[in-house]
Amino acid sequence: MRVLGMGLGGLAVGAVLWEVRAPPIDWILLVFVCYLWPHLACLLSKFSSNRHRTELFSMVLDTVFIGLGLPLMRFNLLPSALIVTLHLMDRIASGARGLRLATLLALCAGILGGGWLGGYHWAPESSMRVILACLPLLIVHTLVLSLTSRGLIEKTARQNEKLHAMLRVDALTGLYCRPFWQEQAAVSLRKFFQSGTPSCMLMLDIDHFKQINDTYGHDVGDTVLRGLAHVIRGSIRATDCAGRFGGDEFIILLPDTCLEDALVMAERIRKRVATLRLRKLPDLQITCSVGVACIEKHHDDLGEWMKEADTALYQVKKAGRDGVASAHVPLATTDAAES
Ligand SMILES: Nc1nc2c(ncn2[C@@H]2O[C@H](COP(=O)(O)OP(=O)(O)OP(=O)(O)O)[C@@H](O)[C@H]2O)c(=O)[nH]1
Repeated sequence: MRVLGMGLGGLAVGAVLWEVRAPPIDWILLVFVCYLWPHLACLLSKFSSNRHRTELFSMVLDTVFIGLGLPLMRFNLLPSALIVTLHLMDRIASGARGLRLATLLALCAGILGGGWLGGYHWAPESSMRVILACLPLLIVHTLVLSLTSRGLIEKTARQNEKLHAMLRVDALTGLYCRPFWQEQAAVSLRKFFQSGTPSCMLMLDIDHFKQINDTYGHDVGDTVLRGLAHVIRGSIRATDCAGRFGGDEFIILLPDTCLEDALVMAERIRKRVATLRLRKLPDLQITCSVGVACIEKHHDDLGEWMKEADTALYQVKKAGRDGVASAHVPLATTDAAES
């Protein structure tokens, strides 16, 4: 941006210097500031041990050079106003902190230096030649700034999306986290009270998970959690929403599903979990308990609905685990119940 801005600015300044028949020293200054300094600043920054400080120094020097050019151009109105405005825009956009006062002081120092070099003359009128020489800077700078802003906006949007996805998903299992799951469940609850559409939830807990952790270590425990999430993902429909509520507790929302179908789904998951085997520990038997609850009119809120699923889960745990139950169908079709 410095190479481009200074380079195009040089055209505008050069047009004024040509018209005022500036002495050679002014032209030498113009070539140094507009066509050598930007590359020098790049090199300084590249080989600096503290790039941030070097860049701040170069930014202040940029401003001094701009101030220097104003008296040399006899304060020609269009290029002076354009160059100072675009320079300040760049400063603001760079977001560099603590540069406001330094920029002001550097600009004043530059104007004093320019006056000392060539004296102060006042000739603000801009000829057509000067106006034309200002156009490339005006057009290119504005377009480049717009493109840069668009790039930044797109990058921020992508990062926000990633952040939202990360906040929604449990890092270990890839299932949804509690807040997102609760949002989806609240939608199902509203639908039930608006149109009577039934929905169910399955609350699922691994049996004796603490023992698995204590016996084989947390890494094996994590593998079991991932395995269970895999089974759940492979068992539910695209419209269902499976989440991990922390620890070894999973919860699955089944929208537009009646209790009968939910019990079948719960039983299918329970059976698949029972066949889950870890490659390193093929003898490790993993089982889970599932509590099922359908939304009912007496559920005032999500908490009430979840409480019912939790109570059903507790029943299964109390009855010996590895089973499925709901408030209306205690210990339905489990192997334990069948035997
Ligand atoms: N490996 C692993 N363990 C976890 C994680 N989060 C919680 N735990 C452990 O999960 C265990 C939860 O055990 P509980 O649900 O309280 O009890 P349980 O042994 O499953 O017993 P029941 O549920 O009654 O069958 C605790 O030992 C926690 O330390 C995790 O992210 N990874």
